Amino acid sequence: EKIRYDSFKGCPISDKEYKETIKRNTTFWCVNEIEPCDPDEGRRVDGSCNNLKHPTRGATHTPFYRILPAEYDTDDGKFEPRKASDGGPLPLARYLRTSFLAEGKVPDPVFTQLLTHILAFVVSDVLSLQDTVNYIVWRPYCCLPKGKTDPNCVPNEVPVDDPVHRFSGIRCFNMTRPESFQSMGCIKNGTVPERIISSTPMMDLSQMYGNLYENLAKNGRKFEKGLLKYEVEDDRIWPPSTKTKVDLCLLNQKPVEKRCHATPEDGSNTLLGINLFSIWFWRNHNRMANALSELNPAWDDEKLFYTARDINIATWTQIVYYELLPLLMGRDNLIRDSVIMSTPGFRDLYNEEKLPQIALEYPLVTRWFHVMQEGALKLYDQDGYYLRDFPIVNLTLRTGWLAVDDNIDYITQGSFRQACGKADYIVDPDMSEVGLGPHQRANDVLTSDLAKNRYFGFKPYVAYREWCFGRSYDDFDDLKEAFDPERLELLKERYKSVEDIDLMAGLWLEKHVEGGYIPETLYCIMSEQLIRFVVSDRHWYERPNRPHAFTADQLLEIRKASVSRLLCDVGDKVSEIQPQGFVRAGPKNKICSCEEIPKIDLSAWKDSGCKNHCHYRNRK
Ligand code: HEM
Repeated sequence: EKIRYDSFKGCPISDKEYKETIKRNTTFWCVNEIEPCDPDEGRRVDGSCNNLKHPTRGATHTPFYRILPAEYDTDDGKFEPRKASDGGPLPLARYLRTSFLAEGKVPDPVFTQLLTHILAFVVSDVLSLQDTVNYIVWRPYCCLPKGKTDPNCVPNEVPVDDPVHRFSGIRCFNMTRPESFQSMGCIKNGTVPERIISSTPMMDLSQMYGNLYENLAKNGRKFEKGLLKYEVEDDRIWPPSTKTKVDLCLLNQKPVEKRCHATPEDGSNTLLGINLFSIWFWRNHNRMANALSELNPAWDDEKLFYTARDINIATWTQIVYYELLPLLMGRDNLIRDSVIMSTPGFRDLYNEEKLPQIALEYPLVTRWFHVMQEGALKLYDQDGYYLRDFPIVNLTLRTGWLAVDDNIDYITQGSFRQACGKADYIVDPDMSEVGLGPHQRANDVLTSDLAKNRYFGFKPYVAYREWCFGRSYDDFDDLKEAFDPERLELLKERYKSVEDIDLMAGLWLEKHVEGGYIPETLYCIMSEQLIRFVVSDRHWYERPNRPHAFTADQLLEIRKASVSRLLCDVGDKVSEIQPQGFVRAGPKNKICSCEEIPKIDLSAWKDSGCKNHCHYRNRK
């Protein structure tokens, strides 16, 4: 018998309350229906029962927490962006973006494009699409007269002397307010907006396995030998595809480009980086299910499926925590702050008092990586010869392009041969003037980043810096430690007081953390979340005493995971790659045969004791 919970409060509701949500048509967003928890069960697909005391925390629609309390302008009873300290409005978001970030293309000397691809996939594990779909599909009209009458419309004004649009006549970029428990009808208006999304707030590959059992059963599981459904086209393995006339791949150039993934979540069809990693981890699941089934012929579909998923999630988390983040944030910094360990054995930091939740600040600050996004996707052949460029912004919601003309082969080769954009004060013009390609006439992703910062009601940059570094910043001079003199000068020119500086603007101009490549306050807010993932997740892969925990030998195998190995195993036509796939090839990181890249040995999963009782405890 399922139990129904209020998704916001996390407590059970009565039949009467449930019926009211049906009447209001708000059940999907406002109610979680879950089976009672079983403490010995593995990680649930819907994220429920991760915390046994609060069964729906960790499930879809878990509310966010805030690192610092909200700060809005509530003068007229609404929750609008805070005012500047002199009582006037803050400078326009587009004006600040064009002032602080120049446009251009500077290749990063260190990192490859795989780095930005995987970062987009990392955040897609804990986010959902509706806030973007809202303004490109449901409310494309915010800059038109109709937009003035829709309170969800909050478009961005483009100044008349804008460096680009003084010539075009475009005076407005479309944007909508973030969806909230209030806008979905779960809680009353008139309270601080509480952001709502539909992914599980944990590192669990929910962007590919989905957030609901129904969707996984319909579009994911083959219910045979632990496999995910798949299709073979031109000798390549793909996730299943849509069979309907209308789908989310709005930019597929039909009839040539047909493929659109019908995976448990639609997110796999969005940004190119998310799409690629969804395909790779999809294939990786089946690669492991096949190997496990050979090793353990007695295992049933259920045991094979959930073991392959568990290894896939662990491989994923290992690559992010021990390969990607140390490069970006500094390995010693992360060890010092207990985000990672210096030894390969188990670790158990689980604390059931910490709920599996995302800090509202986390998805906002990680938008900073938009400055590292290179607009030109460079295609290479298998021998490393450069072929041509393609604008990456034209590939959002366009899975079909990957499946024609061997494009996926050339993109895969390019992903580890091409540099990403440099982490500097320069943004690729495709990101800052085009954004989602033909989905919109013109837009600036970074202007939206700053504007959304305000609609989430974040306190000023200095409040976060104070939280991170334990000292106060009362005037611009106090900020000398955080900014180079010319950046500080820019801030002084654009903001009247240090209290006015927006969090996002501070990140754009701030000095980078010692030993790493990202701004200091971004490091601080990201590590808060990264530790939260470890501490609040009962099923964290490094724990020795979680249900179905790895043995010590199995964990040592997981430690061998790397992005280069992933590409060797499941990338299209990858037979050579540099050992560190996120780092550009060079004398210390030479392209070599895949044979030389360490492999996970799945024989550690050979189960000698399993003859009849081979069941894995998880729901079907
Ligand atoms: C081709 C590359 C990319 C494009 C075209 C793109 C575009 C966008 C757009 C249009 C939004 C929605 C803005 C809004 O809320 O109004 C967004 C949000 C976001 N992007 Fe990107 N992006 C790209 C790459 C990346 C990368 C590499 C990262 C790395 C972390 C990233 C992280 C994020 C995050 C965290 C959000 C916030 C999503 C949310 O809170 O719902 N993006 N991006």
